[in-house]
Amino acid sequence: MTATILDGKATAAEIKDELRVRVKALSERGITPGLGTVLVGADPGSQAYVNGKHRDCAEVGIASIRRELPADASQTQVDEVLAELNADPACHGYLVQLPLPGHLDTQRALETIDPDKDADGLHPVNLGRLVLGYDGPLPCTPRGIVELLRRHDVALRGAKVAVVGRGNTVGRPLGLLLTRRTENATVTLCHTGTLDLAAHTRAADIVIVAAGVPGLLTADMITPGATVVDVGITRVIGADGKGRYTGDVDPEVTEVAGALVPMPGGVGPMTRAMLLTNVVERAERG
Ligand SMILES: Nc1nc2c(c(=O)[nH]1)N[C@@H](CN(C=O)c1ccc(C(=O)N[C@@H](CCC(=O)O)C(=O)O)cc1)CN2
Repeated sequence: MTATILDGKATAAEIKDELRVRVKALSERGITPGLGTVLVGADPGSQAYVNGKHRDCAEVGIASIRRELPADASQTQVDEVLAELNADPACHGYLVQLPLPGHLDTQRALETIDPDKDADGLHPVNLGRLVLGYDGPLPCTPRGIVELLRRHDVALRGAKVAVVGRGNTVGRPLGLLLTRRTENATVTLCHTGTLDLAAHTRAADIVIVAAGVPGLLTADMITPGATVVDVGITRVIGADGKGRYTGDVDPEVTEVAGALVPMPGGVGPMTRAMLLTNVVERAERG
């Protein structure tokens, strides 16, 4: 068996087409959605991700609001930029690009974001809303995974899902999303303390790996025909001495899985599309 590839890049492009229509409808009401980004320092990876987000904005007609601070910026300078974006009516949602330089307090920065302008959906208030089943911006990666599976007719209702990784950005909120009444999956949340990980992944119809451990999920750890989602993205140095990104799923899984969300080209583009969706939804709410 060779797994069907669930193409996140193509699906994200479809979503961007749909967003373009919604942004046009907003512009007819005199509203231009705006996404803000706060980048502290000059890390080339972070710069590239922020540039990508603003390219995405330009593609769908969302206005870009860029704030950049030097690597030695103080917490007060960061607070001032966040306060300015919280107060700016042209900014419907924004994010602080992570990681922040080590001398800054990430938790304080994230908690300073107005929860209703939290484009990443990672503010504690919004994670709390997710726990309680209230409306609010959803975390982009978990939302992107659920949306990708839905658009590719992968049934969640009644499915046994093993999520590997309990991080606050993916694993933990994903477990909450998948167990909502609208999804109704049965989730086993696995982590570094899980005994016999393979027993859990083998019992699952869908395995979602967000552990940040290259090649963690091997072919013998899944049931034939299972759907596998690779969320891992770890920078490694290859035998040629060049850096590259690798996922959490061993390439041989393709021979056993029924469907695979690959890395690259799977969850990453969907995460970016969900960021835009959170901003457009916020602008639509007024
Ligand atoms: N405030 C945030 N900071 C960070 C986030 C985030 O969601 N919010 N995530 C990462 C970086 N990131 C976005 O910021 C990001 C990482 C990877 C991708 C992506 O599309 N990856 C490609 C593969 C790698 C590549 O080609 O560069 C893929 O999966 O196809 C998008 C966004 C940390 N910081």
